[in-house]
Amino acid sequence: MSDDTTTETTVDPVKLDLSHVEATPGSPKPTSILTVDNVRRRFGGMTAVDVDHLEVEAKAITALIGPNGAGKTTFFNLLTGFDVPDQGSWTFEGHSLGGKPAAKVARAGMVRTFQLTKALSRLTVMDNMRLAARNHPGENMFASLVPPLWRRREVEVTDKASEILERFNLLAKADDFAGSLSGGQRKLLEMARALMTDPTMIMLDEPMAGVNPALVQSLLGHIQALRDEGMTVLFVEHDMHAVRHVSDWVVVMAEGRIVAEGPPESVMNDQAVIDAYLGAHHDTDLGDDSLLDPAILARLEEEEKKR
Ligand SMILES: Nc1ncnc2c1ncn2[C@@H]1O[C@H](COP(=O)(O)OP(=O)(O)OP(=O)(O)O)[C@@H](O)[C@H]1O
Repeated sequence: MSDDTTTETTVDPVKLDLSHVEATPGSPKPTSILTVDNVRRRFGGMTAVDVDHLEVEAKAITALIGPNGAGKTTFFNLLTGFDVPDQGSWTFEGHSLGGKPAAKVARAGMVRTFQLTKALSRLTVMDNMRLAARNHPGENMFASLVPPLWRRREVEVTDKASEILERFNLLAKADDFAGSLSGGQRKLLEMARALMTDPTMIMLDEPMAGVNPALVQSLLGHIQALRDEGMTVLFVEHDMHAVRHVSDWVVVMAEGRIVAEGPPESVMNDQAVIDAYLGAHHDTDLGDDSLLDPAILARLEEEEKKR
């Protein structure tokens, strides 16, 4: 047997050591790449996001968790320019991005993934990648008007897309419709699309949702590889196993506020976190890797009986 045989192995994650960072909501980070202040978003009479202060450590994997309706997606939308806050400011790499439109945020290097829409599902995998390159800082008006320049640019984009697709084991699917991909492959494509714009920070919206458990390990490996290459990762996730396995730091939201922060091992046992999930337990899939110990589960059952 040749020694270049590749086998799928489960590698224990190497975490960044953030144990010296204070585990309290809004705690200062040694190298904050994203700093958020006083961000509020109300819908009618309801405050969906109410974040006093948050710092996200550069070149680390930060998970944003919280029960359904905690405000995670709204917060993501605000930070990436897809929604506008009632108040608040934030800086990314020292530049103010508060209230800036999505394209500008992406050009600054903060890029979020998107679930494949119906329209994107009808395009091929390669066309999805090409489309994602549109926001690239290299895309300028002048080049797009001069045929030799745009032809050269097109070759560059295709080469880059092929390279990224290969990395995510999707190159063989380049000409397939994106809609024909499996749940896990779609998630890989979402990540691959985001990489077309060379982000400094990648924001993943539920990267494990709908992914076959067999592919979860591989997806986690890709997320870790991005961090290891120096990218900052912020992701929203409900899968507690994935959060525990891959994150260097966990931020917990409940009712729009940040209620806890810390390394995954300790934050999962934080009373504020357990209470936050208990408050909304009816929708929370806690799975085998539950946040809850038997005593809390018993309490939950009691609550359920009283309903
Ligand atoms: N466009 C909107 N109009 C009115 N209410 C909204 C809107 N978007 C979000 N909300 C409300 O804001 C609150 C926060 O929602 P959000 O989707 O941000 O929570 P979440 O933490 O991402 O939840 P989930 O984990 O279920 O996705 C919810 O009560 C939601 O109903």
